[in-house]
Amino acid sequence: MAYQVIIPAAGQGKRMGAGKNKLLLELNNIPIFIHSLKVFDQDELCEGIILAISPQDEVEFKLLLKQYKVKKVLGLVPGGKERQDSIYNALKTVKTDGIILVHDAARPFILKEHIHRLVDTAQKTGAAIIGVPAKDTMKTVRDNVVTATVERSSLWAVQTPQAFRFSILFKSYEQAEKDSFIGTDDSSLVERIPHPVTMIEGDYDNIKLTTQEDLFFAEAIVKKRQGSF
Ligand SMILES: Nc1ccn([C@@H]2O[C@H](COP(=O)(O)OP(=O)(O)OP(=O)(O)O)[C@@H](O)[C@H]2O)c(=O)n1
Ligand SMILES: C[C@](O)(CO)[C@H](O)COP(=O)(O)O
Repeated sequence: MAYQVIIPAAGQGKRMGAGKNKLLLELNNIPIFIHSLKVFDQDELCEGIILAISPQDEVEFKLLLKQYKVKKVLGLVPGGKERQDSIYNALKTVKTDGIILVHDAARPFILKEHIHRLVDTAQKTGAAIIGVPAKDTMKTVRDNVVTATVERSSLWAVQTPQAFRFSILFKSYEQAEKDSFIGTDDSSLVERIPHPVTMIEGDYDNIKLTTQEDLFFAEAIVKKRQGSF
C-alpha cells in the first residue's frame, strides 16, 4: 500500500542548545534529518515526502537534499510556530486521499518494517501509531509531591511515524483549529474527533533527539546497528 509522508523539520531545537537547528548536527557523518528522510526515500511504498522547514534553513537544506541525493521530496513548506502548525501547512498541500504519515525529522532510527506495519494498519483502521510500553514505575507529581502511582500496564511512550487516512487527519486538524487545540502529537487530534487509534509496538531505539544526552544514546544505536556494539 502506497503512502506519502510529512516530515516536520522546522523546530528550533531549544532543548538541544546546539546554537543551530539540531537536525543539521551529524550522526555517523550524515545530518540527522537526512537519516530520517532516507528510510522513506528508499522505501518502494513511499510516493513522496513533504518537508516543513524554517525559511532561514532553506538554502542549507536544499543543498543537503541534493548532496545526499534525496529524490522523493514533493515539496518544501514553511514551518509554523508549533509543530502542529508546521504539519498543518504541509497537510494543506497534500493531493491524495490515501495514507499519510507524519514523522519527526528528529527521529532518525525508524525501521522500514515498522513503517509498513503502520501503513497496513492505518489502511484497515484509519489511524495507527507506534510506541513502546513504559518501563519505569510511573507517578503523577504536583509541586514535587507524589499525587498518585499510575497503573503502568496501560502506559505507553508514543513515537512517530503516525499513520492516518488523509481525510481523517485533515478533519482532525480543521477541528483542532476551530477549537484552538494544540496537541503534542497528531494522534491526540484524531482521538478527539473522535476516531479510534490503533497502537503498534515499536522499539526503544526509535528515540527523538531532544537534549544533548540523546546524542550519546544515538551514537550507541548507530554502533549497535553497525554490529560493533
Ligand atoms: N514549530 C515547529 C516545532 C517542531 N517541529 C519539528 O517537530 C519535530 C519534533 O519536535 P522536537 O524534536 O521537540 O523539536 P524542537 O521543537 O526543534 O525542539 P525544542 O522544543 O527543544 O525547541 C522536529 O523534527 C522539529 O523540527 C516543526 O517542524 N515545527
Ligand atoms: C510527536 C512526538 O514525537 C511523539 O512523542 C512528540 O510528542 C513531540 O513532542 P515535543 O513536544 O515536540 O517534544
